[in-house]
Amino acid sequence: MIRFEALTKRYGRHRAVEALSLELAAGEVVALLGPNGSGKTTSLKVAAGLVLPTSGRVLAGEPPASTRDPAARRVLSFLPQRVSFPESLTGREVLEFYRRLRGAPAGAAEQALRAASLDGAAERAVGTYSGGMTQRLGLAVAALPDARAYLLDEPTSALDAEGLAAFYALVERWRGEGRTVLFSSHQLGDAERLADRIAILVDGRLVAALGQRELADRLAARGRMRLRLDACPAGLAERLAALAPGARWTGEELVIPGPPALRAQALELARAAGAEIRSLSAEDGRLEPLYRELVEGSA
Ligand SMILES: Nc1ncnc2c1ncn2[C@@H]1O[C@H](COP(=O)(O)OP(=O)(O)OP(=O)(O)O)[C@@H](O)[C@H]1O
Repeated sequence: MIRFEALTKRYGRHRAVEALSLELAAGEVVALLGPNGSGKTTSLKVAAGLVLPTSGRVLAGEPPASTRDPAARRVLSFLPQRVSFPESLTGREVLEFYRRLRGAPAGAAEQALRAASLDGAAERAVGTYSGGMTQRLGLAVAALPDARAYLLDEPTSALDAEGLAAFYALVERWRGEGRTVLFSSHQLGDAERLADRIAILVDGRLVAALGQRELADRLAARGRMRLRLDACPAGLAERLAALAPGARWTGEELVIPGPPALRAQALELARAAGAEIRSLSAEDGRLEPLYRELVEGSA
């Protein structure tokens, strides 16, 4: 549905994006992650046809056409990182203006207001909106067109819990309807909650693109099991460390790092050693340390 083909964007001698190749299928939700200045906004703006690439291209639609072509842009909807609207207009008036501009049907503004959970504030002047409400309005505007792909630049940065829930529900609906979503975020929770795939940019380069399966495997491998014991039988910690490097006895519990597949063997060793297991817990690794490692490992 969207294809980045060796996209490079330079500002003077500075390379904002370098040879980015990434393909998003219909109905796929991809989170674009990366530190400040890593090229997320630039990539989204080129995809939206707002910034010209230095080389390479971004294609969208069926049949695929360059997003420099207005026909291709008609299948896209873009939410900029910062939105601002005329302060004296009400939320409904802003939406009505954009509805006509995008040629969306009459009921679309109402539906978008509800989807962004903004219907209670529709008659208020936009100048009285909080930052989060303005972001919800931006999201409502982006949700207006019947687009095949939504490009959203940090859609959740100012949202509270209710706004976040509305955004998650909107993306789930789009996914269910076979629409493609590419969003940038600094909130790893958004990626964990929504993304079929995460793509990480560092200094303009794509350093990782992990699908859900691969991500789940990587996170599971970083998991750990904890066995609470009254006492650790002699030699057990060493035998466990041979099975699962890093396994250790804290004085209260055995901590056994590694993927779930290892846990049955570890339990067997503990039982064979005569350990009295008081309680057992297991957890998967978190995205945050994996993300940091991928970002730092690429430096
Ligand atoms: N119009 C511009 N002129 C010159 N340099 C620019 C311009 N726009 C972006 N850059 C530079 O390109 C690089 C990538 O910027 P970009 O805004 O794409 O990053 P980002 O990943 O979206 O960052 P953030 O997370 O802070 O929003 C940065 O070094 C930035 O300073």
